[in-house]
Amino acid sequence: MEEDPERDPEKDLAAAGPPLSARETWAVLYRHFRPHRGVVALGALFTLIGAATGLAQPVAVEALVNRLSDDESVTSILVFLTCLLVIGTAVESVGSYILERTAQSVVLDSRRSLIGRLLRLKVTEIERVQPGDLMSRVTSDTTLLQAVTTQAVVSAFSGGLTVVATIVMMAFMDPVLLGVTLGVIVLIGAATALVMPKISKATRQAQEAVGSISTALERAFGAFRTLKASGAEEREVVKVEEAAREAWRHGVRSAKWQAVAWSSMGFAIQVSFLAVLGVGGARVASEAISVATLVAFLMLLFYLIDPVTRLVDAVTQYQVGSAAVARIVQAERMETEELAPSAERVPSSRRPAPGGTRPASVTFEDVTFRYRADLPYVHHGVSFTVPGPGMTAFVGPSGAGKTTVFGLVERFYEATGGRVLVDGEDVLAWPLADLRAAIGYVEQDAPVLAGTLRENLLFAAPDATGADIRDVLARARLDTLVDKLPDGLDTVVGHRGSKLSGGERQRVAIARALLRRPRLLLLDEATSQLDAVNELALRDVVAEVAQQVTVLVVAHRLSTVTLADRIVVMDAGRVRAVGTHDELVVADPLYGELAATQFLASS
Ligand SMILES: Nc1ncnc2c1ncn2[C@@H]1O[C@H](COP(=O)(O)OP(=O)(O)OP(=O)(O)O)[C@@H](O)[C@H]1O
Repeated sequence: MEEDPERDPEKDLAAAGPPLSARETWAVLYRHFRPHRGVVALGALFTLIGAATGLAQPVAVEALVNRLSDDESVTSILVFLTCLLVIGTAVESVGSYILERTAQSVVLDSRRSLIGRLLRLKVTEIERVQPGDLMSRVTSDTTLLQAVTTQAVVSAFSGGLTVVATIVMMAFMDPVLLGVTLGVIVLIGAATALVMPKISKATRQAQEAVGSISTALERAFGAFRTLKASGAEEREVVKVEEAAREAWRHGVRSAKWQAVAWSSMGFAIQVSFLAVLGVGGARVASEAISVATLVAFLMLLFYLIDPVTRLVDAVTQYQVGSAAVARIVQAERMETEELAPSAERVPSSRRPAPGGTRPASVTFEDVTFRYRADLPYVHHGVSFTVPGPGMTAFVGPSGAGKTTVFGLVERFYEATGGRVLVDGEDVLAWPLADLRAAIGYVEQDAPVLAGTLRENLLFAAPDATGADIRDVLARARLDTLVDKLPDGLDTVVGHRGSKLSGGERQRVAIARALLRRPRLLLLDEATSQLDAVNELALRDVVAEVAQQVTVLVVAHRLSTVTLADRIVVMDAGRVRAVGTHDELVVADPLYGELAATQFLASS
């Protein structure tokens, strides 16, 4: 859990950890395959039975032709052939269905495990990567696992088995010709093996480019109105297209190397055909072997084409799969948070808040903090104590470190030095789920999620009752708005709540935080101006809540600070002064200036 201060968080995901060794890649692929090995074996068996019925058909046809020429009845053979055909097709399609279904299950398993980890990532981890690229690992890279963990295993197994059986038969016929055959195949096979890593590399680069497409699109959709207002459509289209072209380039390169691998193995068989013909001819001439042996040997060589093709297919699939595995493992290696399982199982709104319903206290003891080892300190020994209930406002110039206080209380980040205490206990000692269950957090830009108003309210307390919802709606002065809407609580609010006004979004965020029944409310006031009615409504809501709950507000408005029981003035990562508005206006010049300029300007 301890963060290594010397770690370089700038490193991007592609450089996270050493690249996978061939053994690790095997191990990961086997981990995905293992739970399904029984079903894959069944699928393989069905496929083999299907193929065997196919082989029986020529025998039946031969018998049919014989009977025809002898003027005998062919009805029974026709019925037998039809049955063979139907059974063969049915068994083969069931086998192929089982394998495809298992392939889908492999994708589902790897997606589930990735999704489970990604949504539990530490905030610091998500800040150093591109979410779009992470999304493409869940959606696109996982699909590349399907062939390698199912069809390729069957191909490798059945192909390998047939090759071994054919080679044994060849050894019995003529070891010299076998030596010639293997010599040619091994030579060309070794050359082919050299191109295999190129398939893996090109596939990985293609997948990285697919990640870049997602990243570029996510960036554009995340600020869609700004994109339009800035007239940046064309420029962004060019960027996304460039990523798409990059994916195409690498995809084509992978296809090229796959074609080389395939054709060179076909070439190897053809060359060994000629070599066997030459050497075999000489051996027939010297009477070392009979013509019949040479013909039979050439036929076996011909039969080798199919299993060798299957083996090459399995190896190329392995290269594609290993590229995907490398990217999936990178995402799996990112650090996640440990949420206590006991707390997770109990619905948050029904879970007794740790410490009951009494308001929480917050203490900072000489806290130092920097976001990354290569960045300057943001907190240089911050100390203050906030007993509950009541409202404490944090004020100070932009960048003073006010929002960072909230990040440390929520334990999105861990203090570099000193201690952050909630209820007298170090936040590092709190079970994380319990700590967060005790806190309601309203971010500065009041994020509202796509979906309905009801979904947004229930986001932090999924088991809240209708009465609970009505109560917080009234407290957040949202009840009249909801009554006006034709769909009421089921009104869809748009992407990031774009169909609501800024003030409504803030009140929805407050209502959501209150529904969680927090003992500590962290409210990062929006810097944007609100109209007088909205501002008063918000002020009253917060004042009411502060009667029972500890409320910490990063304040940008005079109306908020005048209401606060205590004001903490921060400047450049330090606490300058603590007091009430009236005290500080007289005692602290910075506060006096803020009150006269920033706050008054916003009031
Ligand atoms: N996630 C982050 N990674 C790196 N630096 C950050 C991060 N968040 C904030 N900072 C930096 O830390 C400093 C303090 O930021 P913070 O958000 O705490 O300031 P603030 O006092 O709340 O400012 P404002 O009133 O403008 O919201 C700023 O210089 C900011 O650039």
